[in-house]
Amino acid sequence: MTAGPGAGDAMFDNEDMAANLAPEVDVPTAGVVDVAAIDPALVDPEAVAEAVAPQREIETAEGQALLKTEGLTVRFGGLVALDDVSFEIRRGEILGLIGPNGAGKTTCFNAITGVYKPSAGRVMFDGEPLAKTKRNEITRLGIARTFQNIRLFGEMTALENVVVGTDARHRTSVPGAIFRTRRHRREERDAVARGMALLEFVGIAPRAVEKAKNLSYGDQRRLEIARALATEPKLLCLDEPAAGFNPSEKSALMDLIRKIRDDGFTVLLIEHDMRLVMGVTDRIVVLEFGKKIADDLPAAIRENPAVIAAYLGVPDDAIA
Ligand SMILES: Nc1ncnc2c1ncn2[C@@H]1O[C@H](COP(=O)(O)OP(=O)(O)OP(=O)(O)O)[C@@H](O)[C@H]1O
Repeated sequence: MTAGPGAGDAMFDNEDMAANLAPEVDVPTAGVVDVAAIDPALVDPEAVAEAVAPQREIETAEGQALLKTEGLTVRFGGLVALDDVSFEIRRGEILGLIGPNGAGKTTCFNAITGVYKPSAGRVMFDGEPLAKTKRNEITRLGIARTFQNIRLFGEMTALENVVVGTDARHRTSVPGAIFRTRRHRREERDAVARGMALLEFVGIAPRAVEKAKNLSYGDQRRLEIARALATEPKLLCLDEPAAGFNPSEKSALMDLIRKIRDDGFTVLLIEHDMRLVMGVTDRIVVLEFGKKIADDLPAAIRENPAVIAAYLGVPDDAIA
């Protein structure tokens, strides 16, 4: 565990950080796309924001609960990984979910995104219980996530990776796709235009035609976020998005997460880097040994003795 004093240093070191680093690639690039030549509208941030979140006026009813966990419990055999955890994620906020290693953050994330079925309790999303909802249905309901370990289609271009995400929203039938009906062609055109807007939104549009595997590690993380946003989620869940980032990449990521929230999305963020969590979240839920030990504004979490104690080994002034 390191507690470096430099700006942007992780206070709580992520042990997986090094393992997550993609090797530097040394391959010929596909070149840089002139974004303005593809679509002049993409140079206007407002037009990009409109394309990325067309429903934002409708979806954003700030402050109301979008997702609620009620007594959420997940057991693995005799181990209670998540123990009677209740909290809510309010529309339009960035909620941080933190806790020491093994606290149950990923388990909570997985229960919310349909990977695990709760042993007890439930998850309410947009007023409906998620209990019997399959994973692909969860995407359709409006929950998207990124993973601790990047999962992209490496041989596909950045744009193709994002268009795959928009496919989740397509309504064309299989025969429509086979016979390339007018509706299908229009949907394809729209998906490409929206894909470019999403790449521009996360800051990697000039790399649109590059294979995902040839993008830098930071750009791959941005691409993952763009792909998740392509499903038009009401809730975007980010699982350690800053793992392996240097301080300037972290600061750029904080700007991007705020931009995502400001564009009308609700964000759940699991992140080990306390400086990032404190700097970007609106509210924080803290887990320890599967139980919720705090649920408060970042400034109050910073001072909370139970939270400080949970992170034993980190002096109080390191949290401040
Ligand atoms: N599939 C599983 N089978 C058995 N035990 C599991 C499983 N997944 C997690 N656990 C255990 O549940 C507890 C909570 O783990 P979890 O990964 O949710 O914690 P975390 O807060 O995300 O930790 P980290 O910060 O290290 O990623 C740990 O004791 C872990 O070993």
